[in-house]
Amino acid sequence: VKKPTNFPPGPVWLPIIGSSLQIKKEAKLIRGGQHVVFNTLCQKWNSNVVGIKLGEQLIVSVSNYSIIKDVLDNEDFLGRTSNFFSKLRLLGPSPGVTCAEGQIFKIQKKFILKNLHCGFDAKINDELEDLLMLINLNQRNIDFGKLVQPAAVNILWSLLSGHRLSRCDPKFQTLLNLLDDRVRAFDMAGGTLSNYPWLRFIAPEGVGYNLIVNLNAKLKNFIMAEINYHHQTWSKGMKTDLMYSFITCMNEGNEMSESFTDEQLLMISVDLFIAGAHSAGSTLDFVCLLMLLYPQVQRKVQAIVDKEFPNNCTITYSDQHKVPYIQAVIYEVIRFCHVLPMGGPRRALRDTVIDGYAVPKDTTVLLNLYSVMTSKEIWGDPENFRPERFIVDGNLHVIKEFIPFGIGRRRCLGESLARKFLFVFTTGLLRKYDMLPEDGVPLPPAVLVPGIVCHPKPYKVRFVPRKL
Ligand code: HEM
Repeated sequence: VKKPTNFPPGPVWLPIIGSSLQIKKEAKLIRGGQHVVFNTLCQKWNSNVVGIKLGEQLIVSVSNYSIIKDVLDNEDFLGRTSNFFSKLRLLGPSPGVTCAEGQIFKIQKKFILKNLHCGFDAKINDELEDLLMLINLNQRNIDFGKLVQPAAVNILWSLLSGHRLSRCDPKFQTLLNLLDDRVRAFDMAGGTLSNYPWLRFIAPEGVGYNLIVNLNAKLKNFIMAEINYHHQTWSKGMKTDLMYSFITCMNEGNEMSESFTDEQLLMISVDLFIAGAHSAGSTLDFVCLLMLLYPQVQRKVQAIVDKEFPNNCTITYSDQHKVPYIQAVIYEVIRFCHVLPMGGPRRALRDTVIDGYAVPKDTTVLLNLYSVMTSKEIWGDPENFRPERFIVDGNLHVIKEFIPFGIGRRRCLGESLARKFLFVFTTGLLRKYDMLPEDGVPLPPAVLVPGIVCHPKPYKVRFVPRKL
């Protein structure tokens, strides 16, 4: 199959399947996720930009900080991939924010950034208190990921709906199960449905199509019930949570309100859960694993917490400037175990160029952030977990290549929530407890298990109350 003129180098394309076989072969050989496969392809083709074809889709992956930055700064790449699979992600005609483009993207992102922050600190502290209470009841043999994921979901639910749900509430269990099952279903259907959408007619069960449609319908019903409740109880000017603020915009009737519909509110709610819950939860899961693997770092964090936050005072994110080492530990966890190693897929809005190579309109562009986080040129010893790399003269050192949340107009809109969540939970947990591995059970290495959002290999933690 002929490639477009001056398309980036990469494996040959076969009719219908494109480069799928070679990619599958590489993935099997190296047993890594997409990020490792694209790193290997870069080495094989001796190029930071590699082009492949999967089904009908042209895909270009970029693996170098300055080229990634050029792409992120370039308006040509502000689009999001639009294939069958990404449409299946939507629950109706509205794009939400993650898949929105153009004017609607600008309006919706601005709205969320302005209205999401209402009561952040209190909601994060409520969830931390809840978590500490649960740990107090059971301190042994804990699957930490399973304990913190619900905390992240509850913070998001609370920002959206104005109230948190109790972990015993069957409604909360339904929401958790729906989100988990949906992530698993999308993982399972993986690239298959986006590359070969016609497979849904032949094997709708086997490729996970029926499962996704079914889960989408349930999630829609769940969130719509809350939106309807907000409509019934709304009064003029109400802005106490994201749903009321949205309905206020909807009912105000200005030139922006066109893009404020129930379908759109439904979809931004789903976007926040999908983009936020697992990424923040899995990163905190890695914080815990790394504290077990590097007990000397854990002890240093605890010594700083004891000194700076004595007498059980509430810790908020505004205190972070007092403890640069703790910030450095969190940065280093994010660098060492970046749970979204391929960032968010982009779409070329027109025929354009990356590093001198031709990139046709509608090509999917994947940004290999993993290559940046593990670059020898940038970090010197990327293979070592070394928070000190982010400290210079006792202060937090900002490294420009550290871009875990992306940059530019499409950068992560949950960045400040994620930073606060990680800071408050890390300090709050380590103030009260020593984290220890279960006796006699070896810990796994801190490697990324691939998925829509990567997570650690299973491990168990034991919490031992500290004598303060
Ligand atoms: C440690 C946690 C997190 C990491 C590492 C992370 C990272 C990222 C990255 C790399 C992107 C893609 C940016 C791009 O396309 O250039 C992104 C987008 C996004 N993130 Fe996050 N994120 C985190 C937490 C969150 C949270 C808590 C939320 C929700 C409140 C969230 C909501 C979003 C949304 C909605 C987008 C799409 C933005 C757009 O298309 O303009 N993220 N995130």
